[in-house]
Amino acid sequence: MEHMPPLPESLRHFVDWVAAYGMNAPGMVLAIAMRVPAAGGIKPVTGWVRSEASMPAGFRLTPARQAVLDAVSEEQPHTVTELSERSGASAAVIRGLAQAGLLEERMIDRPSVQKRPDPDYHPPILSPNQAAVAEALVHSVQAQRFEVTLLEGVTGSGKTEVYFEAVAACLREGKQVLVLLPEIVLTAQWTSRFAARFGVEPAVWHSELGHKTRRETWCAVESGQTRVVVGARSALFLPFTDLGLVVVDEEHESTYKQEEGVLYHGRDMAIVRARMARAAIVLVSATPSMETLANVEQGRYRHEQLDARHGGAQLPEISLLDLREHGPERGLFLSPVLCDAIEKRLEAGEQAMLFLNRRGYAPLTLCRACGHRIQCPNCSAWMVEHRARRVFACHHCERVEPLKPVCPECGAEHSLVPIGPGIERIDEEVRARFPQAKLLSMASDTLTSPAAMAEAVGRIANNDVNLIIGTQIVAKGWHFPNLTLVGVVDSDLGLGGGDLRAAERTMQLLHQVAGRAGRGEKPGQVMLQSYVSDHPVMQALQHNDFQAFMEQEAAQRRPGFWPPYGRLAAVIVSAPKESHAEQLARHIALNAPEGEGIQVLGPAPAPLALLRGRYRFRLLLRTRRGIAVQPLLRRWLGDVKLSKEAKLEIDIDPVSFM
Ligand SMILES: Nc1ncnc2c1ncn2[C@@H]1O[C@H](COP(=O)(O)OP(=O)(O)OP(=O)(O)O)[C@@H](O)[C@H]1O
Ligand SMILES: [Zn+2]
Repeated sequence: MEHMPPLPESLRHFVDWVAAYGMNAPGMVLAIAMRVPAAGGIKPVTGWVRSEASMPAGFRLTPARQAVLDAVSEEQPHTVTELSERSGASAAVIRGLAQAGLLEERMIDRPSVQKRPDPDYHPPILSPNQAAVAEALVHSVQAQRFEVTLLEGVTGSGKTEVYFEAVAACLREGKQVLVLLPEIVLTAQWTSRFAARFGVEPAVWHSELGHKTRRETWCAVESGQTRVVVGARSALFLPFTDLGLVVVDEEHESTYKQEEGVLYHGRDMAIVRARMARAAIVLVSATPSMETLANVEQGRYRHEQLDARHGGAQLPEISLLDLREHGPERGLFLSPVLCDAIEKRLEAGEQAMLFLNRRGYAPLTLCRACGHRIQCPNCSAWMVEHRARRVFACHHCERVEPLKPVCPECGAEHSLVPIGPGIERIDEEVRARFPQAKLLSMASDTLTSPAAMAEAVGRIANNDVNLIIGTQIVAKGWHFPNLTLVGVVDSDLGLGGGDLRAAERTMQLLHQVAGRAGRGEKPGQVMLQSYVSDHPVMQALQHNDFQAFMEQEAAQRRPGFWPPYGRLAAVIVSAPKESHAEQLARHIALNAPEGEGIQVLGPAPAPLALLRGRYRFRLLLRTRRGIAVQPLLRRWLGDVKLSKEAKLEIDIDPVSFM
């Protein structure tokens, strides 16, 4: 049988906690932590050393046994095969010695996995503000206890550089570091920055890794050999034994929430993980979440701030382009004002970027003859035309259909027209308008691997491209010194649908994308195309007044006990038949918990009323902050009888309200 090491106790506690908090099945959470050892077995990485036990009474020291004891080391573990080669004894003899307690099993360090990062390899010269903040973080690490710090700093202020000092401090303490990033495609740029600072690459952890790498990394973390891991949220389930620091970069990102299978919020669970390990944790953002700001306000988190861009770079100038006044020509999406600005940048040898958070060519296809809209039969969503791939695709399930020559409803020819733009359509417009530009399109469905992303980033850094078109992937922490203009094609896109955090999220995303402009010596400019330029989000962006905006948001959420001033749990009921789902939801609502500070909203059809062939109804439990929702939910839903087809999902602290 293959040997499998027990999970470290701290990891087992963490698994239990994630299961209990999120009301997830414990087995499913455990499966995340066990996926690697269970799948591959890890026999090759354990070996044997001489134990401290003395010879048991009556144990006969045969020459073969003696040979093994001579061959075995007290420190460096050897596998059975190796020992057998060195001593000439059989595997049975070696096992006999192990059974007698004379050999002890140990993990074998794999020097190939990771050389140790050197905290003194190439430290930066910090500005006084950076140095003061770095020192505070270093103290927090040296205190060797649980403490949360929000590291807030404008885009390009050197937050990464500064938290690297906390990483260095943790390395000097001889402890392990975990850094979480919101998207795996960001790891390539991050690891090379890390290597420049610490002399070696860190270990990387995400779902795209090959099996062998996963296994080696898992073992190297468990044995303590690996000091620094950078990865996606699932890295929280690695078997760290001596964690001293956790960093959550871009802590406000909603991608930290896992929305399928085991539901958990990577940032929140990182805090739990750090608390269990008595480790310091740093949450990093230019636009912190309302949740984190509330914790700062209540004195639970420390707050450190970097208030200027590094090296004298200025924050970009942000202007609103009101499309009611400066609208594009019919059938186009870029205002002439924006086009002129792009032209100037290209002529000056600088780079410009267009941002539109929508994949594909057009989000809706309409028949001009009968008004039919091409819709997904499994979801309440339109099919999105992807012209390059020549398909309609549903962005909510896997369904793809070939493009249609005639309207599927009325049979009219040449009557289907695309409505609205996706980035492929902007790409087309830009090609026609700027035929001389060196274009690069970046979307999460075309750049899927960190390697592909690294290649694209390299082309931008080398100035092989001068006009970049991208979805939210381009908004992230990139540093392109020659990029001086950012144009947002549709700033209003995220405000529709109106969920709790629509305004907050739009603000964060647009601030982040704006922050890509003017990071080098040349000043940057940002143009936001909008039909609602007087909206508070647009005003806050234009005046760079994030704080006032968040205070306003807080004032709106506080009285109704909306998060973070109250708590939410969503209950989603679904079934293949609409009437079944609805009946069940109504039945559940009858027994809804009541009491001071407790309220249940719904049931109502979900905004995505049909998803993957299932009809969905939502209920929302809202409570005051001090009330634990899990016991309420357990009492409420514990004995609901579900038919085979019906499903009930619980989403604690929901991020998506779809
Ligand atoms: N003290 C320093 N010495 C040298 N270079 C620095 C220093 N501080 C920052 N930089 C450089 O300035 C650039 C911006 O820094 P960094 O990426 O750390 O900022 P950030 O605050 O994380 O930005 P964002 O929030 O936009 O991702 C990087 O190229 C970084 O190497
Ligand atoms: Zn679908």
